[in-house]
Amino acid sequence: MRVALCQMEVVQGDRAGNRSRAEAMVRESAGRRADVVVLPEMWTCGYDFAHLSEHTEEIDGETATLLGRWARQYGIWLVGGSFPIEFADGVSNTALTFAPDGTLVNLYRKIHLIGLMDEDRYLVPGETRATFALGEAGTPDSTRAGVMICYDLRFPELARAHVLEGAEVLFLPAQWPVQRADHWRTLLIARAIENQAFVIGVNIVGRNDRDRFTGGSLAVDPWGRVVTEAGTKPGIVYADLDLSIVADVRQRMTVLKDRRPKAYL
Ligand SMILES: NC(=O)CCC(=O)C(=O)O
Repeated sequence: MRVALCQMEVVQGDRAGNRSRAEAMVRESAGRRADVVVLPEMWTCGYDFAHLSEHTEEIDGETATLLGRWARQYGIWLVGGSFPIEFADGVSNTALTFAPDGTLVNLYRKIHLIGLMDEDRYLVPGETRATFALGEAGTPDSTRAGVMICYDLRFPELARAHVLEGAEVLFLPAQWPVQRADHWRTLLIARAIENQAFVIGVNIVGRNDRDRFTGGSLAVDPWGRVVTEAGTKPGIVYADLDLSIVADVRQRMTVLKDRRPKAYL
């Protein structure tokens, strides 16, 4: 499975520019035969909370429609990063994933909001998560996957919940600032090792009023080895995942089986 990590430049508030940068990356990824294309967190507008209402969309709005169309047009799985979507209880930082026929297969509202970046002042958190099948369910090449968003990475319970539901690949769109870049890399590798899963973190490049972002998108295998790592500039890096490694690692070291949840939950 070839995964394209689209480390795009996100310019705060520049919806048209961000959209054309995302589209160019999706097109290029498909041209390079990616099966799965991953966009970063809040890629439509950045953390432009001062103008949040201008950037907030309906669940079937412009960006959702566009993502579904790109998935269908290019025949790719599209983990469409995240953007602000309005729900009955408020606006959430929301990630949508589409199958190659353009069907929406997963909707995830970011559960953990980062106060350090004011998310909790403007957004409402999600309360649920679910895994989904990458590939047709029931076929031998079907793989379960889960999506988390940025700050969620600091909460190992969420990744573990996905994995206990069968996830072998975890996707993490992000806008993770440079001053905590060492946490980013360490935590992505830790989540991969402890869950014996592939972890794909896709960050942005750019800046906003407060923070600077320097990429470092990373794909890690279930043994904690780096499969691919982006530098500090915008660009796409590709990770060719050998999914059979997941079962091998889990069989060789039976971490998931050896859990003693009654002792610590
Ligand atoms: N956008 C985010 O959730 C940033 C998370 C972050 O910077 C951190 O956890 O540190």
